[in-house]
Amino acid sequence: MRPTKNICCIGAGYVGGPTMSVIAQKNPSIKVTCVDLNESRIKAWNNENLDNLPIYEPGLAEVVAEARGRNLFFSTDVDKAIDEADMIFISVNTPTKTYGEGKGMAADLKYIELCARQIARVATNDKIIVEKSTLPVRTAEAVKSILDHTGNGVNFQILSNPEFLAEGTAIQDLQNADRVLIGGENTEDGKLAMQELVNIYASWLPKDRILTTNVWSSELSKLVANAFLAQRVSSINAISELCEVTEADVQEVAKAIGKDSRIGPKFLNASVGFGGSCFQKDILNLVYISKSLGLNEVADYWEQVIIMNDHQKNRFARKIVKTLYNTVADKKIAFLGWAFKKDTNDTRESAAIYIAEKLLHEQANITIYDPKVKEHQIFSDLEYLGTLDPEIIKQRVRVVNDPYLAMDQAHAIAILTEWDEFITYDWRRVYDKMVKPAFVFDGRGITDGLNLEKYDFQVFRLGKSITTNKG
Ligand SMILES: NC(=O)c1ccc[n+]([C@@H]2O[C@H](COP(=O)([O-])OP(=O)(O)OC[C@H]3O[C@@H](n4cnc5c(N)ncnc54)[C@H](O)[C@@H]3O)[C@@H](O)[C@H]2O)c1
Ligand SMILES: O=c1ccn([C@@H]2O[C@H](COP(=O)(O)OP(=O)(O)O[C@H]3O[C@H](CO)[C@@H](O)[C@H](O)[C@H]3O)[C@@H](O)[C@H]2O)c(=O)[nH]1
Repeated sequence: MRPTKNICCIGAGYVGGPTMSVIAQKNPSIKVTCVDLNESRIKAWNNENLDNLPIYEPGLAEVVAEARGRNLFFSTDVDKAIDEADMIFISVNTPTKTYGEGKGMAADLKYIELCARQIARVATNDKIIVEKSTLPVRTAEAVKSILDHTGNGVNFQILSNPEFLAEGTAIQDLQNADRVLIGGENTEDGKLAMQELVNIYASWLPKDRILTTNVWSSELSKLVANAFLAQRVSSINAISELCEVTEADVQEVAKAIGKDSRIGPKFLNASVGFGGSCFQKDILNLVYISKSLGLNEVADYWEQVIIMNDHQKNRFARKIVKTLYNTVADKKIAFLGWAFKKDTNDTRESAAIYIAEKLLHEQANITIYDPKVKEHQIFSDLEYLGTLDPEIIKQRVRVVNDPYLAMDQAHAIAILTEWDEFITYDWRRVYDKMVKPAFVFDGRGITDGLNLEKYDFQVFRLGKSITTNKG
C-alpha cells in the first residue's frame, strides 16, 4: 500500500470543509482537495475574503487562511481529484428519505451510491475509501459491492471514520477530538489501510484517542453516540415540564444530578427542543434499522426521544399563545435567534422554524433577528415546510438586522437560540419600547442572571414557572 500523499474529499459541506481544512493544516506534506458539485459553494470556499466562506465556524477562517493554496484546494473537478487521490473521503449528505420505502425514517443513500459509482468509473489505481458521512450500519458492504463489481480491477479498502464534531465548535472539536474512530476489515490490507488513516490523525492527536474497530461497530457507534446525546436532551426536557408544575427549577435539578460523576454535567440544558441536521435524522435511522430487523421494543424506545422533542416544541408554542390571553392574532412576536444553536449559521431542523410555523397558523406577526442567519435562508426554511401559504409568510414575517428594531412594539419576545450577545442587551430600553405587559419566553435558559423581572417583564423560562417582580 503506497503512503498517502494525496487526499480527496467528496462533499465540501459542514463536515467536509472544516475536516479537510484541519487535516490539511496538520499535514502540510499531504495535498488535500475538497470537491463538490455545488459550484457556488466551491466558489465561496475559494473566496479571497474569508468572511465569505460558505460556513460560519469560529476559528475556521484562520485555518483556511493557513492551508488554502498551500496544500488545501477546493474544486468542482470531481473526476480529477478522485483520479489523483490515494485516499478518498466521502462526506456527502445522507438526509432522511422523502420518498418510497422508509420515507420519513431511513437515510437516503443515493448520494453515497453516486459517489461509489463515480469512484468505480474513474479510479485507475488502488485507493482507500473512507466513509465520513453518517451511515446505517452495514453500508460499507454496499459500497464495496459497487466498487468491486463495476471497477477496473482496482483494489479498494473501505474504512468507516464517522465524524463527531458539533457545529459551532467544529474547529475546536477537530483539533482536540475526544476520540477518532476508524473501522476497517480485519485482514492484512484492512489493517494497513487503517494504519494509513491513523497516521493522518496521529500528526496532531495522541494515539490513545484514535480507536480502531471493525467496520460495523464504527458505523453503528456514530448513530448510537447521537442517540445517547439527544436522549439526554429529551430526558431533561421531559423533566422541565414536570418542574413547571411543581415549582422545582430544571436548572437546579440539572446541576444537582450532573454533579454525580456517573451522570455528568454536559448536555443537560433544557431547551425548546434539539435541532440540527443530525440528531433527528440519525435517531430515525436507528429506529428504522431496528424495526427492519424486527426489534420493535428497541425501535419504540429510541423513537420516544423524537416524540418528546416534538412535544417540547409544540408546548413552547402553545405556552406563548396561552399566556398572551389565548390569541396572538396580529400581535408582534420578536424572535431572538433562528439558528439551531449558537455560533453557527446552520438552520437545519432548528426549533425556531417550527415555533414560527405554529404561531403563523395562529396569525401572529413575527419579526426575526439572528446575528448570522441571512434573510433568504429564513424565508426558504418557512417555505420549505410546505404548510404555509407563501403570501402569508411574506405578509407576516420580517427579518431585521437590528435586535432593538425586532423587539420594538412587540407583545412578546421568544428566545430561540442561545447567542451570547442576547444577554448583553439594554433590557430597560427593550422593556420601554414593548407593548405591556411585556412577555419574554426563554426557550434556552439564558435569562436567569439578567433578572428581567426587575424591569417588570413577565418571564417564562422552560423548566420554571412564569415569574414577575410581584413574585
Ligand atoms: N453537520 C454536522 O455537524 C455533521 C457532523 C457529523 C457528521 N455529519 C454527517 O456528515 C455528512 C455530511 O453532512 P454535512 O452537514 O457536511 O452535509 P452538507 O449538505 O453540508 O454537505 C454535503 C455536500 O456534499 C455535496 N455532494 C453531494 N453529492 C455529491 C457528489 N456526488 N459529488 C460531489 N459533491 C456532492 C453537496 O453538494 C453538499 O455540498 C452527513 O452524513 C451527516 O450526517 C454531519
Ligand atoms: O444540553 C443541551 C445540548 C444541546 N441541545 C440542543 O441540541 C442540538 C444539537 O446540539 P449539538 O449536539 O451541540 O450540535 P450538533 O452540531 O447537532 O452536533 C451533534 O450532531 C453531530 C452530527 O452528527 C455530531 O457529530 C455531534 O457529536 C453531536 O453533538 C442543538 O439544537 C442544541 O441547542 C440542547 O437543547 N441541550
